[in-house]
Amino acid sequence: MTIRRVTLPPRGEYRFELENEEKLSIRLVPSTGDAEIFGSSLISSTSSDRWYNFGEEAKAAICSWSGCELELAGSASVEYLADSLSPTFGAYTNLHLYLEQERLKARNELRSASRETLEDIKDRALRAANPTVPLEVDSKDDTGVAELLTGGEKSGQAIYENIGQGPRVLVVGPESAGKTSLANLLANYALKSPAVCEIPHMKAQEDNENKRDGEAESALTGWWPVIANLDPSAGAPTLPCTFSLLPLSPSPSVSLTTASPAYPFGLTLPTTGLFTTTSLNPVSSIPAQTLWLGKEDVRTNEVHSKRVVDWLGAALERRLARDYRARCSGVIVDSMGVNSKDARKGYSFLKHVVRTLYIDTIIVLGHEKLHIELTRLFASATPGGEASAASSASSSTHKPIQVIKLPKSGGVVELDETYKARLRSLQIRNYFYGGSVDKKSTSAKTGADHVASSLAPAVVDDRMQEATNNEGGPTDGTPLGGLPPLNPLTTSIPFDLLEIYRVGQESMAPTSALPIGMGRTVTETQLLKLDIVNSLADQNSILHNVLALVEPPHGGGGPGQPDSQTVPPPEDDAIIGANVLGFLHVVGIDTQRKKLNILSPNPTKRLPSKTALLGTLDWQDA
Ligand SMILES: Nc1ncnc2c1ncn2[C@@H]1O[C@H](COP(=O)(O)OP(=O)(O)OP(=O)(O)O)[C@@H](O)[C@H]1O
Repeated sequence: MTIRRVTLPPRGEYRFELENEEKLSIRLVPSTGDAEIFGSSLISSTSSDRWYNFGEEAKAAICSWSGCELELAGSASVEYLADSLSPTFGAYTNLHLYLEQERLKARNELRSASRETLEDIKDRALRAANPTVPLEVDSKDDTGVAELLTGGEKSGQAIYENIGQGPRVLVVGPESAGKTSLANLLANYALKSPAVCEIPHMKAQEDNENKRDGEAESALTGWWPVIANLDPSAGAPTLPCTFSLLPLSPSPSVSLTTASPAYPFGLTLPTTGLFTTTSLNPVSSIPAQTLWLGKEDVRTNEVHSKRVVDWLGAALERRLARDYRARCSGVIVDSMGVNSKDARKGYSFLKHVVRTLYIDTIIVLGHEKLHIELTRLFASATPGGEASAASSASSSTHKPIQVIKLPKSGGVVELDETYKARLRSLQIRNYFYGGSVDKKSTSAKTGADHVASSLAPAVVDDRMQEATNNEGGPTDGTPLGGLPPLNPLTTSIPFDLLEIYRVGQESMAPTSALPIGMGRTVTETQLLKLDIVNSLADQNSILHNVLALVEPPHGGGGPGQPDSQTVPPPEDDAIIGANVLGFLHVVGIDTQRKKLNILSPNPTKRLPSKTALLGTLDWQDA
């Protein structure tokens, strides 16, 4: 294999775009300078040949602050050196420095707060941890459409306290503006910060409560930010059609690497299909929170999307009340590309996100008009809006929300619909099959084959750990990102084992067609239970679809009982806000034997839940 050399000048950027089947391996030549990919440093060592492998139509850029020599093996149909200064070296780094200051302020605030105050915040958060009544949403959204009207507190606001909160950044912009890449860069820069983020008087207790695998005993440098993904389109972490929280930790000094677009924030636990408690990647050793949206566009059923944001917000507040390092490190929110439909609705969804997640900094990427409109919209608003003023234990005051305009990088690639369809399919395939350099050689085992299989899940975990630590040589057959093939299983389950729900009715009349005073409130967030046993239409609607198995409210029905057999029965709203425990693919339907043929990524004897949600994520294993 021929190896080429590229010289990156100081503050230079080497960009590449891979097409289908193309593979590229990159190595930083030792002692020639520094290099990073979306903020994640390339490691070079004279003792080991450390190559970074890219494929699966990855598009990315390697930057160098001081200049460096790169060695490249493989081909890229598009590759070039940027001829103008990348915003990474100016605006994006300045933003990081601003966030760094905010994190230091938050950390110092936590350090000077009394233990009692912090305990009080945590106690109240834990008391509000399991809301049994549907959470309150505004009676009217900004378009005048009535939303869910129920009693009770909006959970995020009940838990939120201003003390020691690090920056909460929302990245917005049109499609293909580089939002995910910027979120990645900000997270990687936070992870490799030289700051120590311990809160000494809470440390002993934290260590007991938040024991993380592989965490060293001594004080670590680096922040512990949380990435919140609110972009359910192709390329979303976990799978498309989801919202998620990815809590990151800097130990032991690793970063989010992006070998494939299937893993936009590196290899994190849920993207692998291995739902175990063991750590797969030290960056995200804490299980993520994933909520099922069931659609790739938040606008399809905005009332439902907002509701899922509420649940995500509540989960975020609970985590940040418990985890002080994450609390002062802040949150980076990646969002869906805005378009003219959002402008017509007065950015109703964005407003909801800003208020629910207590966003204090909005970054507008490459869109002047959006910047002006959002500045106007959030002029003098404070995080959480008026409700934050009521937050009782808070001693500090809120700053107004900052709306900051940043340039789009010239390297960002416009991704078309066919690319996105391939990416969606790749993500689903990788979820079930794991990473594999040779897709054709991997196929699911049947239940019978599996008895003979020697690769138990624990072994897969060890291989994963080993592989993520070492990328191997140039295109040497090492799976991208180090994710080994999983051990998927095709099996059959009775028609009535799962309770499968769909959110909202299939065809909803426009609000204008409804009688005056009647909103679509009930139908848009109502769950409809499918009748797989009797309805051919319902059977067809799940065929080739991916189902999300969610944590059953009230613990589920237990062995032999449906999950809805609890006292009290689960509310629709609690199922909508339940954490996803895993995904299944409905491969076929056997009407004679009344069985569903399902594909799961793991040879588990029992499904993690019998409560399933259906969306629009369909796939056929070609
Ligand atoms: N400087 C760069 N050089 C080369 N490729 C880049 C650069 N910045 C981003 N890209 C690539 O451009 C593509 C689009 O970027 P990204 O996903 O960050 O945009 P986005 O705004 O999040 O898109 P979407 O609206 O679809 O979510 C990605 O494949 C990304 O890896």
